[in-house]
Amino acid sequence: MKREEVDMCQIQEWYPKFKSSSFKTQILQLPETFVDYLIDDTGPFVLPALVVDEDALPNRVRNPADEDDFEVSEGSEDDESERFPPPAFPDLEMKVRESIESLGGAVFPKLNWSSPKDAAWISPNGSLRCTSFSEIALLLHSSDSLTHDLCHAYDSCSDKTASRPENFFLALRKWQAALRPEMEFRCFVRTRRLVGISQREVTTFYPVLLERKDELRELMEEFFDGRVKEAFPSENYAFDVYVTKEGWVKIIDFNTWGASTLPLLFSWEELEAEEREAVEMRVVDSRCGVRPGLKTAVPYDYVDTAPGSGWDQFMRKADEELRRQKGESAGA
Ligand SMILES: Nc1ncnc2c1ncn2[C@@H]1O[C@H](COP(=O)(O)OP(=O)(O)OP(=O)(O)O)[C@@H](O)[C@H]1O
Repeated sequence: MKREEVDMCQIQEWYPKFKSSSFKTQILQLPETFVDYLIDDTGPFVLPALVVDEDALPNRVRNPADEDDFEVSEGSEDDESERFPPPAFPDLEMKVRESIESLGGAVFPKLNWSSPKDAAWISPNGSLRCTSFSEIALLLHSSDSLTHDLCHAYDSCSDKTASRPENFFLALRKWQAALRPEMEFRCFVRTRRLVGISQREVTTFYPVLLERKDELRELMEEFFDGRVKEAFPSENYAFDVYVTKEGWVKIIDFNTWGASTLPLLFSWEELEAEEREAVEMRVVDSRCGVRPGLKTAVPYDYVDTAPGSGWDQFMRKADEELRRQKGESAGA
């Protein structure tokens, strides 16, 4: 895969083109100091100090040194915060607050490619719904999924020259309270042709999908032909969509072909197989057909057992070790 193909899947790249067919989003460039804060895992975790005055005009910034809240009393539990004073990002904090407000008060945060989905458990509401800068900082800082964006985005590129993009962005997406998981799909595009569509949430059987399969496939094919095919610059990629009650198709995300993208109810071999006549749509078609754990952000290594996968390599090593131990005890 070329770096260019990975870059095209960054939200700050695709969103401006697909704005009218996606969830309303504001994109903020992150200062490098905040990127360093996200990457840094030395010392205890500290939330950023909030410096934007709650009650003041939007551009009033509080000086932490003037505030009682920031005073450190001697010999108290604040010893830690004396050694690790909370960082402050006043400009970013202010922009985040303004964006949240303009998006209706609640947002879904993500970086260039990924959301902190593995960290949802840490937030008070158990989801990625954020209403403040602190909640966003907590989720971003706690997420392992984001390590991919921050340090490994180009690992599968044949022309990798850097481990990270030049700039990182924070995308704040208007929170969608009523998304129905059965109406999310992943569409696979090979040489600019839509070759497969899979139910996104593969841990559940939804009878409605069996009933509406043909109608939904047609909706997504039409959307791809009219809206995506010519507009998205890659040849091979996957994109996730949501079908609304009214039958509108909304883009959630673009993903690379292969690498860290899950093929869900397909395998990459199947998707890469010879030319298909029609777009194949797969849904879980019975209670017995559900796939375990894919939605719970289990690393792909846990579910991919194909030859050469991490699991396969682990099993080989375990097997070798068992044989070695047996050999040793037989020889003893
Ligand atoms: N604006 C939103 N409001 C509420 N939920 C959302 C919103 N955007 C996305 N989601 C939910 O979060 C899930 C993950 O979103 P998204 O694909 O943007 O993140 P990601 O980290 O790139 O995930 P993946 O790697 O699995 O594609 C979506 O499938 C959807 O269920």
